[in-house]
Amino acid sequence: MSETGATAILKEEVDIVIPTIRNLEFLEKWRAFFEPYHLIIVQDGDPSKGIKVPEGFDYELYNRNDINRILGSKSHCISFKDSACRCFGFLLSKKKYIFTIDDDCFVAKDPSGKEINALEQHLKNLLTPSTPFFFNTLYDPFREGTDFVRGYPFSLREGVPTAASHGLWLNIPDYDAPTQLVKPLERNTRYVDAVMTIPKGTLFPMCGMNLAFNRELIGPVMYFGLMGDGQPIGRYDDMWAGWCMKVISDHLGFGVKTGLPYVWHSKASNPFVNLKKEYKGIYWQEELIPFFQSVSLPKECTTAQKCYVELSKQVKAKLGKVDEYFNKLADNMVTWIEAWEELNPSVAPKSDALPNGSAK
Ligand SMILES: O=c1ccn([C@@H]2O[C@H](COP(=O)(O)OP(=O)(O)O[C@H]3O[C@@H](CO)[C@H](O)[C@H]3O)[C@@H](O)[C@H]2O)c(=O)[nH]1
Ligand SMILES: [Mn+2]
Repeated sequence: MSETGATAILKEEVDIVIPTIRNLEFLEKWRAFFEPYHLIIVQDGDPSKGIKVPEGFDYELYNRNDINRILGSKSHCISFKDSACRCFGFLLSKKKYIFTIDDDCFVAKDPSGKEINALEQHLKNLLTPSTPFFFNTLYDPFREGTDFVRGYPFSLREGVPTAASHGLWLNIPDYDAPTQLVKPLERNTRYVDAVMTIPKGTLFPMCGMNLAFNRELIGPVMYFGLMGDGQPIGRYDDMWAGWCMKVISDHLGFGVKTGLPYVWHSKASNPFVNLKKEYKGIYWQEELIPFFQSVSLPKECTTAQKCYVELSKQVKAKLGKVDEYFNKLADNMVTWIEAWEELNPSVAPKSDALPNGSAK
């Protein structure tokens, strides 16, 4: 129980992964909710720049030198100068659940003025089943004060395991650059008290700034791709991961939820810089979406790793002609799985507790 009385559910089973190229002062605002949990901080950009972690947090901090040291010849699969670097924290974690949050996301308040414990809501979403096969019009039937509605098949009411919980943002919405340019002053003030399962066979634009997932179910597919420095595209890290994750979750019979919790997203990144990063993604995605909609995985693909390697083959075969980049991305998807299996052998020995702050 933290000072404010917030209960820290599953605190031994959760890692909070934070990518940062700025600073970690935002943690002060989250102290009541995050202090009992372990943080994995992925410092992007210049590794010689010191990053100060506020006192009292239990954390590991990794910079580019650590990524190169730990992954060696595989380190090229982790992006540099893009929030995609966060997936290095997913790779290193040994916990069942991951919550990843950006350093410009703060505690939001619900309409009653109560501070929202985003991590607690994500864990509730992940601990309760999803309903991808039949839409419940009263939203998530497993939440307090609601249920399955009349006409909902009883044979489907058990639901399926929830692989991911996609939270939303008040204040600065996650708009693409063209929308940001057209609507520079638009702020999201609409708090919608709903959690819903994204139906099977439906893709969605996954934003990485307020996201949680079950690492044991789909950790191996949460690769945020090749973005940022040296790459022709940026700000499509979470989108790529979300499309891969959704088609594989559909195949494996897992669910994905979106809606609560909200965070308060405080910084609007520069739309002109964003346009430069995104523009290839904006037209490539008109080919990527039909590709993901047509993905079919063989029944032999019974694990996230097998699905992901099979998907990388289909990326190479079908998207390589869109641009050479996708051949490189497909190869790095395989490198990521090799790194995953190297760092997460099937029976991972319990690692001894590390002194606070040291990289492994
Ligand atoms: O080169 C970089 C840039 C940023 N980071 C860290 O990543 C997150 C997100 O950065 P930022 O808040 O500037 O990005 P947004 O435009 O608000 O959001 C984008 O980031 C992704 C969502 O997380 C998605 O692509 C867009 O929604 C912060 O923690 C930065 O410190 C970085 O590590 N390296
Ligand atoms: Mn941001």
